[in-house]
Amino acid sequence: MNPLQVAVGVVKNPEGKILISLRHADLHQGGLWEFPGGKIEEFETAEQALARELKEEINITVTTAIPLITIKHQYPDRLVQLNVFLVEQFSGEAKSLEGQLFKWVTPAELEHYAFPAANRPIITAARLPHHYAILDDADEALLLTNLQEILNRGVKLIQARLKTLPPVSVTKFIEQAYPLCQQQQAVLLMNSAVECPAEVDGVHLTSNHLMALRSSSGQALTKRPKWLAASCHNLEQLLHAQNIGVDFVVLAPVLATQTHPGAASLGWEQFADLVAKINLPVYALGGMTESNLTTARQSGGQGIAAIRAFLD
Ligand SMILES: Nc1nc2c([nH]c(=O)n2[C@@H]2O[C@H](COP(=O)(O)OP(=O)(O)OP(=O)(O)O)[C@@H](O)[C@H]2O)c(=O)[nH]1
Ligand SMILES: [Mg+2]
Repeated sequence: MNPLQVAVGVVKNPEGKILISLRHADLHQGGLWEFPGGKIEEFETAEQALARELKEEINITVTTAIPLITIKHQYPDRLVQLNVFLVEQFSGEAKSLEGQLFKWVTPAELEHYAFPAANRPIITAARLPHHYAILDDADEALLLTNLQEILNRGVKLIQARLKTLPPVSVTKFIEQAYPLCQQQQAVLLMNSAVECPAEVDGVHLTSNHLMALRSSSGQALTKRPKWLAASCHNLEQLLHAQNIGVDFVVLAPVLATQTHPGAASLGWEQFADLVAKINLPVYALGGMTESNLTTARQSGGQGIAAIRAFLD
């Protein structure tokens, strides 16, 4: 059966707050909070439907809408495809035109509202930035300098991938690094291959560790970290990540990289095909520079992940 096609807007104002509205009790998934939007009519593109629905429902005129995430979800009574856009440029003042209650909330506050089941990955995508920096220990002496540089550039999501550092040095580094990240409201994840007793914001699973985990309630994952991410290279790993409740993934290698020059890369077409098959925010990794961000997002990705791009 073909899914019901829906256009949905994550409308963000200049203060970074997001508009949510309460679905009328008598509607499908009624009484829950939603992002404004509605069904795509015949002969309409998703962008046209989004512009029409936001005007009809909340009086907002869309200037620019960028794809955020696409969700396919089976409710007991219907299959929906939510084509979600991030709308940061718009005109007009939000007004309830259909009598529904609406609110502007911070991305972190989204957690406190009850949304339809399909919306979980939308909320994650709305909270996540478009850049994911991977801090590696190729040059141990530069670790703290590199972290400072990444933070100075405004990156808010960082993975410490300290695979060769001895455990005592990892602990010592994290004791310095984590407060710096917190000061800048940056989220710090630890690669699962790194032994580190220090508490950070979450874990980034290697693809091997990902595949070894059975489920988010399984024995292997007794205490779920605040953020759980994973590295994936193919559809099997992506689907497993989704099934065990990972928050977001990186998919690699999208382009040829300096570190693995001969390795086969996915290319943007395959990246887009794979992203379309899962309901998770996906960062493109492998040969990324800032100039690839637009393509990554147009291909359905959350953004770009890189080791070097934020240091050059
Ligand atoms: N607008 C919107 N719809 C969502 C969200 N999450 C979600 O599962 N849906 C589902 O998407 C479908 C279409 O949404 P809708 O009811 O807004 O459609 P519409 O504005 O065209 O409504 P209408 O039928 O009253 O004209 C519904 O089945 C709804 O449950 C969301 O965050 N926003
Ligand atoms: Mg609607």
